[in-house]
Amino acid sequence: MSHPSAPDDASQEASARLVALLAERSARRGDFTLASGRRSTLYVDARLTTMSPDGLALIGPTALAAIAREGWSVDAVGGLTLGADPVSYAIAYASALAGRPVRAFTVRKEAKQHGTGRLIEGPFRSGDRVVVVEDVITTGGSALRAVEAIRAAGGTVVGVLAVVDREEGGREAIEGAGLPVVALARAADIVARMPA
Ligand SMILES: O=P(O)(O)OC[C@H]1O[C@H](OP(=O)(O)OP(=O)(O)O)[C@H](O)[C@@H]1O
Ligand SMILES: O=C(O)c1cc(=O)[nH]c(=O)[nH]1
Repeated sequence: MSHPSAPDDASQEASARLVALLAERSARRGDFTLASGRRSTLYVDARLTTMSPDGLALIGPTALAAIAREGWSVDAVGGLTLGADPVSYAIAYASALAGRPVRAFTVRKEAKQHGTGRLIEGPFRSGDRVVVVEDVITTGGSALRAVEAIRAAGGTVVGVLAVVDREEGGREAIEGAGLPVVALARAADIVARMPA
């Protein structure tokens, strides 16, 4: 197994900018029901960051650098729609600019009922080495659902990359399933930067 290298100054600066964007745009206090059915007073609407121009421009290269630091050799990235999608596409775009292309794909929540009938959309290929992408990990259930779909379609999952780890057991669940996890930001750091 490869050992991750330490982030350099540029990566640390990119991470700090990402945390600041997420704190400013995405983090909310209130009463929320989460995908798992859990309740929370914190919600990180990562889409408000991941779908914004500066968010996309920051997340693509930052995630690509994190994948390289982990030593993951990867053909394609993708995860469960919809939160994963802008993150996966930003990584693919950044990879093209960096001259080491990584394809992106989307795992649907249900297979399409017409047309191709696909569960996985985009240029995923059986035999691909894949990093599963998430915008937010809470229980890890959505990431593991994507893992299952990718394996069933002949992919090999090498790890999971999330923009935000809420640090509520999701990392442990995914690692317990035998997969390493890397997160670009932790909920605690985002909360610490939330405007008063
Ligand atoms: O780790 P988990 O407990 O699975 O929770 C995290 C998931 O919850 C959200 O998806 P959600 O299904 O709410 O919505 P989306 O369709 O907007 O991605 C988020 O995008 C993650 O995929
Ligand atoms: O667990 C979730 O559903 C969840 C939590 C969160 O902070 N943000 C989000 O988009 N989903």
